Amino acid sequence: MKLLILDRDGVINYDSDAYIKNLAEWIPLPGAIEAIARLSQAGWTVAVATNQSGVARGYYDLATLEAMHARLRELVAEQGGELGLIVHCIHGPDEGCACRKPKPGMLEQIAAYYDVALKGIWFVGDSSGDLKAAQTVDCQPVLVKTGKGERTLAQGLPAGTLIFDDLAAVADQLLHL
Ligand SMILES: O=P(O)(O)OC[C@@H](O)[C@H]1O[C@@H](OP(=O)(O)O)[C@@H](O)[C@@H](O)[C@@H]1O
Ligand SMILES: [Mg+2]
Ligand SMILES: [Zn+2]
Repeated sequence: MKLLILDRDGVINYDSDAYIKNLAEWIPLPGAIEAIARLSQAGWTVAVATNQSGVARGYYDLATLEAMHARLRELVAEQGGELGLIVHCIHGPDEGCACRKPKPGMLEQIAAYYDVALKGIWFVGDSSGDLKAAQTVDCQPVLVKTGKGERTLAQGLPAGTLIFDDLAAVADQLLHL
């Protein structure tokens, strides 16, 4: 199975240090929706693993988060694609959950859902927590320079991390364009 796992904020949509708190603030990055649709049409399953501590912090509620994800699915469908499983962690950093990146719990949830091994599966993120989560479960860490990617790059990366300008470039590579 061709499975690709994506972080959300800073990879699919613009991120903000003030969190993405409502549907109006959820704005796809250039080429990101098309990249997901292109991959989907080529037989890839594209899943999402996203930290959403803004819910625990009271910045937005689960219904708002789900509205963002409904919009994401709608936009991908409009481009002729289909988005796979979206897994989110709505906990705060001090709750000690198993799903908040850099813990790999969401990646493991996705692997269990699709009944696949994680080894070598590309996980595309913009933050060090994304790359650490990937490394922990032997996924291929992939950094994009959108969102917090340039900051993350400046901090140093796990060995073997692949680097791309954006999600469109990741799709081009996987589709050998
Ligand atoms: O990149 P993903 O995982 O899709 O989502 C990240 C968001 O949940 C937010 O995560 C926060 O980190 P803390 O959760 O406060 O440590 C901050 O980095 C925010 O800028 C960011 O919008
Ligand atoms: Mg991110
Ligand atoms: Zn969690």
